[in-house]
Amino acid sequence: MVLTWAKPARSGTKGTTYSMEKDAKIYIAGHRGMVGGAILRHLQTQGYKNLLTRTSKDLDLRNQQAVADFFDKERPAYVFLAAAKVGGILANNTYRGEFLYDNLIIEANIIEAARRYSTTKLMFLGSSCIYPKLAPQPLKESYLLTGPLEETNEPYAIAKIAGIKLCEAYRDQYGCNFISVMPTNLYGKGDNYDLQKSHVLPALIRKFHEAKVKGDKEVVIWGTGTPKREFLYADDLAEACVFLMNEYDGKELVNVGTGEDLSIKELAELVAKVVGFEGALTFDTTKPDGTPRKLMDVSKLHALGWRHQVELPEGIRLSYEDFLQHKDNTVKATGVA
Ligand SMILES: NC(=O)C1=CN([C@@H]2O[C@H](COP(=O)(O)OP(=O)(O)OC[C@H]3O[C@@H](n4cnc5c(N)ncnc54)[C@H](OP(=O)(O)O)[C@@H]3O)[C@@H](O)[C@H]2O)C=CC1
Ligand SMILES: C[C@H]1O[C@H](OP(=O)(O)OP(=O)(O)OC[C@H]2O[C@@H](n3cnc4c(=O)[nH]c(N)nc43)[C@H](O)[C@@H]2O)[C@@H](O)[C@@H](O)C1=O
Repeated sequence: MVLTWAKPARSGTKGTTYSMEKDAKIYIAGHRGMVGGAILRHLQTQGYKNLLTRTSKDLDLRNQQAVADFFDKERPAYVFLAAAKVGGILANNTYRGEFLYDNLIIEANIIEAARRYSTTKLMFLGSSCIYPKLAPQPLKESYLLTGPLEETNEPYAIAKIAGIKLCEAYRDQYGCNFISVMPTNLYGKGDNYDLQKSHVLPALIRKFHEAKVKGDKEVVIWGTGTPKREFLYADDLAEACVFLMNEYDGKELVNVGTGEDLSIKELAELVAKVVGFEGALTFDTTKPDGTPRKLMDVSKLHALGWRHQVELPEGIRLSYEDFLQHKDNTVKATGVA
């Protein structure tokens, strides 16, 4: 396989950075998911020709031997690790064992196979929940492991921290160019609209849409509405991932977000406006709030040369359009009427 010397690295261990060749074999793990799907689409539009995908049915990434055999046969040069057990606050808190086990074993199997079968570069996707619950804001990359985690998603966060540390340790011990990026809360095309398992933004789109159609007078929002969250459109994240894969070779993780946040109440008002729901919002305070705030410090990402493009109102509009187009499939897939 040919490695091309690209532009001088802005950050890296060897003083150089590798750009992905347009015909290089690139494996997108989790390509049917919201993020993997967005990465696949972005790579296609950028002219990458040799894209490798497998569904979980064809390749269960929890199976170490199957993952090793796949890497042995296919020898991908680049890997985007976007396969994971993913969900909102309730799913994280309910399926604690699965969120820890599945995520640990998926990332360990892929990272080890990438090392063993000489993958040139791998990107691991973590999450902003790796930072301590009460860390100072905005969250700098250096705040990792400086305090206790938020309880509802501690198992998922521990698995994600293990993935980061595996990339770092493999870089130290074996010289692997494995990088980690930490996306903030995401939303966009192909999101999960199952009200028990989804994140807040797709849940609100669905709740407001269904209330509008049924003529309901109110919609119930979980928690107090006071926690603050930052949201990045998944297509923007995909662009950032491809950018960082081509430009960044550092050991330290990189935050990916917008650097702007709002309260859940403000978010609910915004989604209600886009969807056209005019009733009242009520707050179910028996449901958990989770972390009070997790605003990303994106100065490192901005210094590298990338900034988000899709602002929240526009992203919600695009997501609602996608929901309307696919809602019949979504209802079937999630089993929620
Ligand atoms: N959504 C968000 O708000 C955020 C997501 N992230 C991270 O981004 C990444 C992608 O998340 P997102 O796209 O939202 O998640 P999705 O749930 O939309 O997609 C996850 C994908 O992982 C695959 N997968 C899960 N388990 C297995 C398995 N055992 N074997 C093979 N494939 C498996 C699924 O494949 P299949 O469809 O074939 O079953 C699915 O397509 C994850 O690492 C997540 O932690 C980080 C921050 C926020
Ligand atoms: C990306 C990130 O996502 C998860 O963390 P989270 O940000 O807390 O997740 P969330 O989107 O589910 O909730 C955000 C806030 O919104 C409130 N909220 C209101 N009403 C609904 C509602 O209807 N559904 C949901 N899910 N939340 C609601 C909810 O109570 C909370 O205060 C991690 O577990 C982990 O997976 C992770 O890394």
